Amino acid sequence: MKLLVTGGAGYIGSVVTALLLEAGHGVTVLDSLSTGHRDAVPPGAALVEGDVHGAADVLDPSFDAVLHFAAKSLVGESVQDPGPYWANNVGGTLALLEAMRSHGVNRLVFSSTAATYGDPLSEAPLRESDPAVPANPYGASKLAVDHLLSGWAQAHGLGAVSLRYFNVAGAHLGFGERHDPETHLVPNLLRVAAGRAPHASVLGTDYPTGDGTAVRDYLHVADLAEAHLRALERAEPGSHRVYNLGSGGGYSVREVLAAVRRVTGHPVPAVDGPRRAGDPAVLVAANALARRELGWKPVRTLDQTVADAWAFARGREADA
Ligand SMILES: NC(=O)c1ccc[n+]([C@@H]2O[C@H](COP(=O)([O-])OP(=O)(O)OC[C@H]3O[C@@H](n4cnc5c(N)ncnc54)[C@H](O)[C@@H]3O)[C@@H](O)[C@H]2O)c1
Ligand SMILES: O=c1ccn([C@@H]2O[C@H](COP(=O)(O)OP(=O)(O)O[C@H]3O[C@H](CO)[C@H](O)[C@H](O)[C@H]3O)[C@@H](O)[C@H]2O)c(=O)[nH]1
Repeated sequence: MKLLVTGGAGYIGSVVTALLLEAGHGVTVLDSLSTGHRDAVPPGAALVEGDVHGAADVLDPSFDAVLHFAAKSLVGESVQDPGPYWANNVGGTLALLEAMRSHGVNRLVFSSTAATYGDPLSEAPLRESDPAVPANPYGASKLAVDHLLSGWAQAHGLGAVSLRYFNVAGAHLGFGERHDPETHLVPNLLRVAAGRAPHASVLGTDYPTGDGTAVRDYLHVADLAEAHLRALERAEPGSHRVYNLGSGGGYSVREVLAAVRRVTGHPVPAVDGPRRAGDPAVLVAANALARRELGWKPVRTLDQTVADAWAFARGREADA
């Protein structure tokens, strides 16, 4: 297939692009490089440096489908300054959909998020049919796009799949996480193991969980990436499907810390701190729908996820 990947210079987009190329697809990346990196675009993909608002100039009728990763995705920043989240995530997607429509490109895979669910009332694994009540503008902007896609599929025959990622971590095919600032738990713990920070922070120790720290569903980026190939096949004109992508299991911050200590052999000193605003206690995916309808199965363990992120981080240190 001939594919457009928006956000292909970012963390997840670069891994998925590498996998798409490996599977024999042709990929053009459209990325503003606002949080991505030119050298994160896998060799073999063409890079167009630009904003998704300009997608009409990049697409043409020879494209078979679009994978849309480009977005602003920092929860805290979205609370402080919501405007760019609506402009970029919703406005940018609307411009992309208009461009696809005008060029007759009618298949889309979209990066949605567990943040669409907000702060769940129960600790049970979240199903796609559960109430979606976002707790911040980032999650609200992604939920708005999910609704936009449903209407667009019905009105204009788009075949769309929203993939609701839970906590993505790890590295694959030489591509991994390089955010600045980095807010995510696994790379932050690895910075300590690499000697680049004196200690880690445990953000909240009074959650109603087994050890008092927040529980998340960590999914290896390779497992996540694989689901995109299946979603591309599943995108049927006139329909919009939504799938959770998570491992189906939860780990507390302290359990992730233990995994990082195990994998790196570093003591990773950690300091207990207050909760981070807007963080739910527990977010774990029910992934039965993706298993059933996409034929997808996550197979990598938390330790493997941490080990692959660690190998990637060490490789970057060696290159620096
Ligand atoms: N990392 C996670 O755990 C996670 C979880 C749930 C959902 N997601 C979603 O997955 C997607 C990718 O996340 P990531 O962690 O790889 O983020 P990232 O910041 O590493 O990548 C996003 C990429 O999009 C580009 N971009 C942003 N706005 C753009 C625009 N208007 N036009 C063109 N390019 C633009 C950036 O330069 C960057 O390369 C995002 O949509 C995010 O909301 C990520
Ligand atoms: O240095 C850190 C960083 C994080 N945490 C904690 O670790 C957990 C995971 O935090 P991350 O920042 O790694 O991930 P989030 O769960 O906040 O966010 C992820 O999942 C969200 C869905 O809820 C969004 O999709 C978002 O884009 C994605 O990164 C949270 O309890 C957080 O408070 C720490 O204790 N110390």
